[in-house]
Amino acid sequence: MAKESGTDLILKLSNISKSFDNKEVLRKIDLQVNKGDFIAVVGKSGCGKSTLLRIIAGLEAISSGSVTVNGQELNGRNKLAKMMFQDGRLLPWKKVYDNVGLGLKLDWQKKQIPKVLDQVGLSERAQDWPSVLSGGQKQRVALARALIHEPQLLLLDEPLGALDALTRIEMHELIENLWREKQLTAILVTHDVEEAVALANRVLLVEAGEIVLDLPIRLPYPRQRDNPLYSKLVSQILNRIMGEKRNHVADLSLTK
Ligand SMILES: Nc1ncnc2c1ncn2[C@@H]1O[C@H](COP(=O)(O)OP(=O)(O)OP(=O)(O)O)[C@@H](O)[C@H]1O
Repeated sequence: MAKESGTDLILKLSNISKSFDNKEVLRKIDLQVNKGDFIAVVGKSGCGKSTLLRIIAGLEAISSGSVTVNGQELNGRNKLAKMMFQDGRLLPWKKVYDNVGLGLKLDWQKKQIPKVLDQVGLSERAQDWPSVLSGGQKQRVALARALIHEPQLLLLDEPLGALDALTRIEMHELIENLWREKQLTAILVTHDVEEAVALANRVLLVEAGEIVLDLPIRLPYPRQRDNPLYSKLVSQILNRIMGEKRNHVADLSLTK
């Protein structure tokens, strides 16, 4: 788990703003991410969550401010990061094995494909086409495709948004286990506050382009959904999103 000192800092956003066509969609964002953090970013549709993630991935330029990765100014793609999207982005004309191996040039990397498929529970499906997989299996392939590159930073843009509730819970367990085993740092954008509290050690709430809450979740892993604190955190974050007046972060820090 991340320490709270600056020594484990992997990512730092300092006073960043982003505008599209003169419309400011992110403003004055300061964020420090430590190695081992699992951060969930929640907020209403259009508040700027995905733009923030794309900036961290180096896929979107900032209008002002600075982004540093391990102390170095980010310039272009973030080489520590791999991103996983809601639609999985599998190539339908390539089998599972080849989707995972997409873009790999080196033999030792290709040799890791069976191991990574095993880690996501898809050893038996290596020679299947994406079209015969369930939604959850497709997202496991997408996860394997990110993990094969051994990223330090896993960026998850609403990756489970299209899955049914039970499959989502299975995927939460998988992602949490992999995060722990591989000592990843993860940033998850989600509409689902339950998912945020199930996985994250910090939940950020974005409102109209600003981080208005950075809430530590100090519940032990694996998270127990029947823990009263769990439900209380979920409903309080939801209330905050829906506009209930809560003026101080400390109001929500139930697990301190
Ligand atoms: N490439 C772009 N060009 C112009 N405007 C953009 C672009 N990308 C995002 N925006 C705008 O920036 C704002 C934030 O978009 P963003 O996708 O980051 O929000 P979000 O919180 O992820 O939304 P959702 O939850 O619906 O995915 C929106 O008003 C959106 O229309």
